[in-house]
Amino acid sequence: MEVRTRAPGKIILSGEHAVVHGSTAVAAAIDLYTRVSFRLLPPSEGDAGSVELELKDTGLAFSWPSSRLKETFSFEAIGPPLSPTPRPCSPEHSKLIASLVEEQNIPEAKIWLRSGIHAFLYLYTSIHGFKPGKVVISSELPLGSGLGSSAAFCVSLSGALLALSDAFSIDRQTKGWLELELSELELVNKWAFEGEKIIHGKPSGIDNTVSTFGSMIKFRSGELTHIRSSTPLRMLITNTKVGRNTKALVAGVSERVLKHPDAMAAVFRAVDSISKELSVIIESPTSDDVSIIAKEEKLEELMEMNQGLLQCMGVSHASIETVLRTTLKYKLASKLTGAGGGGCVLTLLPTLLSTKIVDKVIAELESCGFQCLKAEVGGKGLEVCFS
Ligand SMILES: Nc1ncnc2c1ncn2[C@@H]1O[C@H](COP(=O)(O)OP(=O)(O)OP(=O)(O)O)[C@@H](O)[C@H]1O
Ligand SMILES: C[C@@](O)(CCO)CC(=O)[O-]
Ligand SMILES: [Mg+2]
Repeated sequence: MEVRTRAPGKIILSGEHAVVHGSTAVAAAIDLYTRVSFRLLPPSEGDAGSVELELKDTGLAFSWPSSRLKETFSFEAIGPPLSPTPRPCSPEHSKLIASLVEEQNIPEAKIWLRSGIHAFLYLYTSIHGFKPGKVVISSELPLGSGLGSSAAFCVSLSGALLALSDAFSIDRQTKGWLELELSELELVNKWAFEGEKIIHGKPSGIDNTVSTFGSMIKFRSGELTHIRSSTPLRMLITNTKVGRNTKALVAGVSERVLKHPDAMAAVFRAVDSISKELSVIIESPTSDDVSIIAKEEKLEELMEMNQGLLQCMGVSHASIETVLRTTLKYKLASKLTGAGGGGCVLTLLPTLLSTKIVDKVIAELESCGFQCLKAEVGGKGLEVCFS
């Protein structure tokens, strides 16, 4: 039996980084997905088989003989491999996984894949032990660009692994895409969070939560509230194509907190107020064009204020500033989304903005070498399909 899953990427409308330090943030799923297919392989005679991972986006494939995994994760070193409840990867376990990743000779230019492979091995061996199996992963998201590729990776992977485990009492004969029960989604989200810890270092959990549950959420200290926009929000996403790494950016903000605790606490408080106000405005009813324009103007102002505070945190970048300047020429407000340092920028496209202007902004941004994406905001979370 094979299971397929898909989990969405996300945009953060306000509150990235500050959310790691306890502030409120607002995020929404987007209709760009990471997809996983997974099947357990029958061991052949005289051979315990292997755990195989194919990463389609990079054209790379990896394989670990089950016997090698068994020998590496001795019970004495890390305890029993199968864990019914999500648990953090201990330093000993992490060291052993690092040695297995090291053996794979990842090309130097793709060394950033290491954390993803590490998270894969952790999730696989925790949920299925050394059982031979094959996992194939592909994504429509740009990787490492602020659209939550790491979370979509961990959610779609955890969902697929759990769907073929005893942890789910799901009817595997049902055809087509299924949405899971709340308790199953919660379990996937917990495992995905453990994976995110390996990739982000100190994640808030907002990215895996919005990828698991979908829609638009307000998130603070692990707690989510679903919110619904009274009017559709149109966002332009510009990928600066400047590579960056969320773990390093999150660590950089924490260093700034150590150096300037009072100033940074004030910045985080301001972000908290912005996110709370933003969520109220998003949900506020609109009756006509005048009220829609007023609502969008307030959202634009809050996005600009949040961007200013992200600059204070040291996570903007020259490429992001270029996008901000370019969109401002058309009186459009933008902010970075995700961890910053390059990656993606969000621009609110007001409801009454003409297609002609949108096309002009996109043309100008693309002439700078950036890539523009239009995505539906607030859609579905994790889905599962058996075949
Ligand atoms: N489809 C994929 N194939 C292989 N590795 C992936 C894939 N998606 C994510 N990853 C892993 O996640 C890492 C990128 O995660 P990172 O958190 O830095 O960026 P992001 O999640 O795209 O952005 P942000 O966290 O700001 O939203 C990659 O370096 C890789 O290890
Ligand atoms: C930068 C950050 O706030 C969001 C990354 O999408 C990190 C996190 O919350 O885990
Ligand atoms: Mg990430």
